[in-house]
Amino acid sequence: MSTPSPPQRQQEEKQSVSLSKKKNQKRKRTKHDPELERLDSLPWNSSLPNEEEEDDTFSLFIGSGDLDGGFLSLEEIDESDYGLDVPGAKKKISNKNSKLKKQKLEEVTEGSREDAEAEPEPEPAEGMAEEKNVKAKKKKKKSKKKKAKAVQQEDESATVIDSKDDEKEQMLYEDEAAAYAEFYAWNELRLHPLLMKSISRLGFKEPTPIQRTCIPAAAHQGKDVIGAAETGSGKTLAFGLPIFQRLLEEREKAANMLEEKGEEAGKYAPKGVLRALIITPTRELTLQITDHLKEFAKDINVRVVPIVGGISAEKQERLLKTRPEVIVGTPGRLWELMSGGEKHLVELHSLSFFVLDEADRMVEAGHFRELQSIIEMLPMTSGTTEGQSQDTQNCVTVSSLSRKKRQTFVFSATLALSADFRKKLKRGSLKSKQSTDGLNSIEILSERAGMKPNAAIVDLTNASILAKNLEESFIECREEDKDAYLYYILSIHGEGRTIVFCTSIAALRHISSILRILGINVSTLHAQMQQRARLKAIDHFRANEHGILVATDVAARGLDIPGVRTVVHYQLPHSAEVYVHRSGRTARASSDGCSIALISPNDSAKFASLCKSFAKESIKHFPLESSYMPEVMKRLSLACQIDKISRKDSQERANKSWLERSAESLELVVENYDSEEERVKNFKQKKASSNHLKKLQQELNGLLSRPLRPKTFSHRYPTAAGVTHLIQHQFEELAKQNGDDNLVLGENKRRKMVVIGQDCVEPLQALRSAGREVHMDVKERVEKRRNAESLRRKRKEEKKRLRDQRRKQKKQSQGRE
Ligand SMILES: Nc1ncnc2c1ncn2[C@@H]1O[C@H](COP(=O)(O)OP(=O)(O)OP(=O)(O)O)[C@@H](O)[C@H]1O
Repeated sequence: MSTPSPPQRQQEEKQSVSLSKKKNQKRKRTKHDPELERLDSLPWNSSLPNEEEEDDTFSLFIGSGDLDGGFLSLEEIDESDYGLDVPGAKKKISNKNSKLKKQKLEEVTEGSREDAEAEPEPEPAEGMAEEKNVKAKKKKKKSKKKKAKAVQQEDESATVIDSKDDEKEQMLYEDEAAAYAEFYAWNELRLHPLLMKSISRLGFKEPTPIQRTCIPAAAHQGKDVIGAAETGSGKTLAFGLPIFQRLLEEREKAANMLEEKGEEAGKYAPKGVLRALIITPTRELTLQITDHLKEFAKDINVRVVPIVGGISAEKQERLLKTRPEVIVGTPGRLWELMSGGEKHLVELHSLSFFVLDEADRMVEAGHFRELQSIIEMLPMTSGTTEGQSQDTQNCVTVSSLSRKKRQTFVFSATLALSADFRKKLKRGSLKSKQSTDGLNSIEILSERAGMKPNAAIVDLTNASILAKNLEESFIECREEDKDAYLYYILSIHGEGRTIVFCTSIAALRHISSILRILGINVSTLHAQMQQRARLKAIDHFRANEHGILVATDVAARGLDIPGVRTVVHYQLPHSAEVYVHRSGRTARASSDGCSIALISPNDSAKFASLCKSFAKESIKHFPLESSYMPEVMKRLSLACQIDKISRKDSQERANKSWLERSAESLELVVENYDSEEERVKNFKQKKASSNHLKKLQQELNGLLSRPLRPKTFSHRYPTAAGVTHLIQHQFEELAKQNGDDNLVLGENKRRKMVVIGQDCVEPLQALRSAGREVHMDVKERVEKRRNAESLRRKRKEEKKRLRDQRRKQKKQSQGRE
């Protein structure tokens, strides 16, 4: 073995130190810089010089042929380039490093040992000079030995420290590896490491079935996709991840090509161009999808922006000025801006993704025309693109043949509800009959949007379309008793978040007013509300663990709020699709939930046919404890009376103020022509009404100050067992109202302490433990209803006949007289 010379050794030592320094730096960077420095330096370049037309013409890089089939496999991506903690790779690096270190250490120690061994033995001394020489030599030898010893000690301690470091590192990597192993299920989807990083940050252990099926087709085969899967099954990421994957891959290829050419990364980089346009039917859904995608975009430096009505024009302008790559929007506002020539939105030649979420809703009246207009603005995807233009930023001419096709994604939970479309989904063919109604219009729109015939069709809905973990149930009651049953559900089973759906805004106002009088704090959401109020209502609902949202069908689709345990259909929706989407606000992702439909005799046939559309033969009766109903009815009757009086008062006040306001604007004086007597009468009436209102309120407050209890229940045994959240809240309110003194037991006050023994189980639990299945025979129900109607008609006719007969007889007798 050759002995390294001292300078060589120093160099090696330096190398070893710099190696460990680098390692530390890298560790620091990984820890402190999640945005990944290197990625920041990568160019985002959509128009780079074409290899063939290098000099003057440029091809549009995005979606250009250069990147065609440019789906990088994971092998091509070096995770260490991103500073990513991909355990397998790190482990290798770490092993390599420790081996290298070990080898170096061995060399150094061996070298110093050899050095010491190679030292010549001192010759015998001759005279003083010789003695001096010997001394000097001895000194030299001693200091050499000392040095060697010090080096050896240093080396030894370095070895100890490094081996400790290695152990720690090893343990760290093993932990990381274990953590990553949790996300192993994503490996087959070959997603970009940066996307994997977001996935692990969000803790999504495995892809959902729709993601597992759609991502390979969309991201790796570049196919268009039509996707149908149950509500809450993760459809947003099923189209979102392929978009990000392609953007990242293209970015990477662009950087590599530039590197090969030795070009400056930012040389041809234009400002961002629009790459993906995602259209959804409601503002709330738009904002939610934006937030969801932004969570992923955080790590990859892609801008996602919402375009919805209700956002101020200035803010919208500001958002568009950032030239986002991904835009999520509602058709109305999008079209308004596009038809107004908004620059970023009309430069659609670079669009690589066109997505219709909740597609079946989008083709309904109200959206169809705007959507059609937007689609007409899209450039053709097949054939030549001659005459089409050119990137405004860098005068880039689109090379006619090299353009990569735009991908179209169409998603919904209820695409498969139409028998016609279901057949097509099953057949896997989309050849349409060219009609313009119903689901065929989705096909027409998709075709016009450039959907290719070889689109991947993914239908993961089961026969019932509804989410697997959803328990459905119903309560049969009279129309006028719906409020009472709703109050019963919310007060007896008021656990977890609940959404109450109505079809009309009038019904929504009625319910929310009654519930508020009954001391239940509800949020409301309907289409006539201002956007800010709508968002506030959702925030309020989201913030309260046991929140109640009363909403119209504007909240039926897409709203993703965790912890919604119950959906109540106060009124049945107009279609089976809406029923699915409403019910789908609960039992999302892997959680469960229940739906309760309040069914009046008038709803019965409709409900039966709904069940038929979901291939349901039986459905559970929601279990009710009838002993609570007398008290529920009493409270409700008081609340209804209070509501009636308050409405009348506020109506009068509104009318009066309107009259006064109008008179004031016309500079008129409103004279009161009422006589003194009338005025006194009015005054007395008002006073009586206000006294009555006060009395009702007092009575209701008295009832509300104690928890709801069954009629037969003894109130002799105070206990805290079974206290629901609502009761707890009532207690707290009561305590606040009466002050601490009330809690001190006194003869009077003890009567105010009430017995609580009601079920505090949430509706799903109650349903599972006691729900009775009822066979839903549609024919039988329709027949029943028909019979009842014909009986009523016959009775009416009989009555009319008798009346006519009597009238005739009367006339005859008058004539005779
Ligand atoms: N792989 C996953 N693992 C766990 N949770 C996920 C996964 N993918 C998505 N989610 C979560 O599941 C929830 C529902 O996702 P998403 O809103 O995309 O459902 P959806 O199918 O679009 O529902 P809807 O049809 O009602 O609009 C979201 O909160 C989302 O964060």
